[in-house]
Amino acid sequence: MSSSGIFRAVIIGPPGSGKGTVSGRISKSFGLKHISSGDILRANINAKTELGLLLKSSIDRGQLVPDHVMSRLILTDLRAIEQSSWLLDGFPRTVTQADSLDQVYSVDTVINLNVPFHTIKERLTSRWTHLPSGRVYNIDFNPPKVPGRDDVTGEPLVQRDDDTPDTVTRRLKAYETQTEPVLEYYRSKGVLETFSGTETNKIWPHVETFLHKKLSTINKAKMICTSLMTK
Ligand SMILES: Nc1nc2c(ncn2[C@@H]2O[C@H](COP(=O)(O)OP(=O)(O)O)[C@@H](O)[C@H]2O)c(=O)[nH]1
Ligand SMILES: Nc1ncnc2c1ncn2[C@@H]1O[C@H](COP(=O)(O)OP(=O)(O)O)[C@@H](O)[C@H]1O
Repeated sequence: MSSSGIFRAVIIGPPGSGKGTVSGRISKSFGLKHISSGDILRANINAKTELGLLLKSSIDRGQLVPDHVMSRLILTDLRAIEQSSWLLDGFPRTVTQADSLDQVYSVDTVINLNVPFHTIKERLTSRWTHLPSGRVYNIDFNPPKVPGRDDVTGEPLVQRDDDTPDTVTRRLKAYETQTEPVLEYYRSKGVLETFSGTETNKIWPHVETFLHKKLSTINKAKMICTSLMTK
């Protein structure tokens, strides 16, 4: 944990485990800046940037974007918010990405959402997304106030091209082979906190309590540092 009081967290879990949903609650309750790798990629696809056009077909097939592309994209964004506390969602997804992050920043906490695969499959086919903000809805769990429209802007919601049953199966496989080793990476550093369950509303209070404790420790450290420096 840094003496500057900056808090750096990662949220990790299989596709559909609720990372976006929980990240929204964390940034609202604790003010961490939310950086979502998937939102950044979809913004590029939507804006038809060179990168977006290049990556769309492999993302739609459920394949991971190459490590060097992803690391450069995220580390550039992090440099722009160096003085803020942040929460990374969807990155790192491989041990190579975790290593490239570790070379620049040390992560204080990794929140691991451990949700069974059979729970996830049902969720993703009924996920609706507001692309500009990354806000997510679900027909059963958190439907929008007006069907097909974002609650905040009233803009249209879309279903992601990679949320089809076949692609979800491929993404879960990619998670098992490429991302699960990242859990071990952070466990061995002593920063992994696992939250297990099948419902976000039951998992969330545990995440909230954990972060309250963690952040109050950081704030105390910051106060001690400040008072030492002013002596
Ligand atoms: N039924 C149900 N759906 C949920 C729950 N938590 C999140 N969702 C929905 O499941 C989908 C995947 O959640 P999301 O936060 O996007 O997961 P991510 O892929 O890990 O970022 C979205 O449509 C959410 O609205 C839950 O506890 N129950
Ligand atoms: N860190 C990453 N490394 C490689 N590919 C990524 C990364 N983050 C996102 N992607 C690509 O974007 C897709 C969507 O990611 P994301 O929005 O995080 O969705 P989910 O958590 O639902 O799988 C992934 O399936 C993958 O193709």
